[in-house]
Amino acid sequence: MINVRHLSKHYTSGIVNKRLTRAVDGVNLSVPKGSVFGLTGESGCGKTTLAMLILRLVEPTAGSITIDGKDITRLGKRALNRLRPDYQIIWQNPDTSLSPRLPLKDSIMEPLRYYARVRRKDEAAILSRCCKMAELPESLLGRYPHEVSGGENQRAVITRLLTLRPTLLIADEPTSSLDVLVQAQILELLKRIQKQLAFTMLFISHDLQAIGFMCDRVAVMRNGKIIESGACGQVLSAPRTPYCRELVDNAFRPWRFAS
Ligand SMILES: Nc1ncnc2c1ncn2[C@@H]1O[C@H](COP(=O)(O)OP(=O)(O)OP(=O)(O)O)[C@@H](O)[C@H]1O
Repeated sequence: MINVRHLSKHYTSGIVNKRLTRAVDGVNLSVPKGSVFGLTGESGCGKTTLAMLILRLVEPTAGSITIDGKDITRLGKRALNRLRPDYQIIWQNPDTSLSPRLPLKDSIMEPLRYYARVRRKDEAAILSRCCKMAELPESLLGRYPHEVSGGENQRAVITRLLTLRPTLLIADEPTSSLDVLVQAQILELLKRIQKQLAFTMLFISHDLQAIGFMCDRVAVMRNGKIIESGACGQVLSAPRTPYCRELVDNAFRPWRFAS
């Protein structure tokens, strides 16, 4: 579904001493339709920039991105806007994804109304169905984000994207702001709805255990480049590069406590 070719994003910062950051540097990537593709690597390696490039939330310095056969780097604003509801993203922190001034229900319904995808009289049934899928109790819909837990806010974010029935979901560290128990519940939820609706998912995480649980394939980034990719089981059980071996060793090494 996604085909990324020679994609780069370079940032220049500083006024006197200009510094070039190659956030994404010549990346090639293919994500099959309906699969869950993991993207991992240490902080600052370029994962979020790659996600933002794929959704064209930032403009590339070079390269092309094709989604479902459309080169989205060449689309005009209007054509891109028509596709926006199909390509959704979940960010790390649900608190910043929801308006603090709106009850959950209004935040959830906003994109559906904006894109006018359904008739007004069908909205309540859609809301109810999506709440059920995301396991968000409807009794919370009148509350504001600060009146519910982080996990419930993330469920509201998931309910909102479900109303649009996306064909592509990018989940950028969707559980890293949540406590461990809630993390597991949200991962299980994402896995279940992905299976049910069969959308393509790009799952970004530092957590290799989460990657192992969620993904069919995985790519490891370092300094803006993909240094290893393949079937998730193969990369996590027999990484080829010394860098990936170290990442895997650290991720699965049991904690040792001082006696
Ligand atoms: N707008 C920007 N201007 C300048 N540099 C940027 C900008 N956005 C990101 N960068 C730099 O690009 C590099 C990649 O950043 P990015 O956020 O994509 O990394 P990441 O792998 O997602 O990190 P994390 O896991 O911590 O979220 C970093 O060195 C970052 O400082």
